[in-house]
Amino acid sequence: MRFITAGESHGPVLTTIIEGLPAGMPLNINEINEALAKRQEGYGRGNRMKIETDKVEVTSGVRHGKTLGSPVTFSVVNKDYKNWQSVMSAEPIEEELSKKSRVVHRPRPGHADLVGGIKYHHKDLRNVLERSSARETTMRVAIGAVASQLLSALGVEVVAYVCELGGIKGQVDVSEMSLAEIRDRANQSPVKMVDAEKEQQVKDKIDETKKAGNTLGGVVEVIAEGLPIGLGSYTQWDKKIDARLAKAMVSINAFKGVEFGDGFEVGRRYGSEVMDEIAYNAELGFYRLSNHLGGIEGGMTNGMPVIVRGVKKPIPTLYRPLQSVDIYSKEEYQASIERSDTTAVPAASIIAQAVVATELTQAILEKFPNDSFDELQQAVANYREYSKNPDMWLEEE
Ligand SMILES: Cc1cc2nc3c(=O)[nH]c(=O)nc-3n(C[C@H](O)[C@H](O)[C@H](O)COP(=O)(O)O)c2cc1C
Ligand SMILES: C=C(O[C@@H]1CC(C(=O)O)=C[C@@H](OP(=O)(O)O)[C@H]1O)C(=O)O
Repeated sequence: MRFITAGESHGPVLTTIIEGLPAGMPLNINEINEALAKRQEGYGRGNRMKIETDKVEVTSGVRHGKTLGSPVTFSVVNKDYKNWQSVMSAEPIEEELSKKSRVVHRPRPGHADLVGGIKYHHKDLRNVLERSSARETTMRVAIGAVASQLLSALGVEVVAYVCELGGIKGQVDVSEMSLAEIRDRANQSPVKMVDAEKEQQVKDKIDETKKAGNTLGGVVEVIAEGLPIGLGSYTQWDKKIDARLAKAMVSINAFKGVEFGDGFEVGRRYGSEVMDEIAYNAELGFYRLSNHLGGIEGGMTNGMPVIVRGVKKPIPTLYRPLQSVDIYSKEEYQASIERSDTTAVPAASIIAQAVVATELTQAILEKFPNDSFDELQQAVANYREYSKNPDMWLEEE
């Protein structure tokens, strides 16, 4: 399965084409729209989210509620486009530049503005920010919602929540909770945290930060349970599932780092405290007595839950803008103020869940035959049986 996304933040529509989904897979459009709505929620976002009500229009690849095996196309309308039509329209750039007022010419530190302008030779930095905007992640969440439906039908569930926001850490041990409990708790929380006790403290911090014209980042965690053993491969560097998941996570705007399982902490421990010892019983097959390594060994899923965390830096656009340089006058200036979020960590948890679900789905579709959904389901079921049964695995030819 592969996909491409297109669309500017204030252009008419966002689009994606997803190719390589099995035929005959039921697709619930309401569930896709629910995921899009969740991405829009979250305490600390700016006014843009009050304008948009993201909903997909399906324009190919689905008939009578099921995939056809042909490319699936989604689009989402940017309602804000009507307010930006004249800015986004084709007035000659010279005219705009002479007025300057509607041209972005004071690049924001931490955003793509300056480097994008130099690299693509754009005279108006709006041409950069329109596509570097995290508005693009709408489509990644739509794709992730399709992936989640495929995974769910194969017995794989993926959830995400915010573990830390603005330096305030949730204290609840989620390893004691079921995925359904984690999902319900995060869904109810305005900051998508599992720890209800910390919620008010986080909201207060967001309010204070907003008042001070500043912004906040945080950490999100994604957990995937029920994965078949052996997704990804040790045989080549770019096939390793941890490498692929790390790339997917860091591809989310403003994500700066990734950890698996106990994460960077493993570098401070003895080997005996980090390796997950192996056990076997007929019901479970091979399993581990712990999950310090977050369900991945040798670039492959090992059957334990995959646990991946990503860190998101604070939003670059500050209402108390940082120093910048006007690209025309070369004078020191305050960076441009675009309408902006104070924090988008809650939204980022939904996006992280989506990109992880997408990457795991791609790995499943690479491993198992999947022209039709029935074929895929049968192949995964057979392999699950095989992988937990040493007699099937080790029997003589
Ligand atoms: C959901 C979400 C919302 C964001 N909202 C804003 C925003 O309102 N203002 C802003 O300057 N950056 C925002 N960002 C971050 C920028 O998109 C990001 O910092 C920028 O594209 C530069 O990329 P980099 O931080 O990965 O280097 C947001 C990111 C995400 C994931
Ligand atoms: C539009 C979204 O997020 C946007 C991401 C973003 C950025 O610079 O990344 C800047 C802001 O855009 P605007 O200036 O239009 O308010 C955010 O609102 C979205 O998440 O759907």
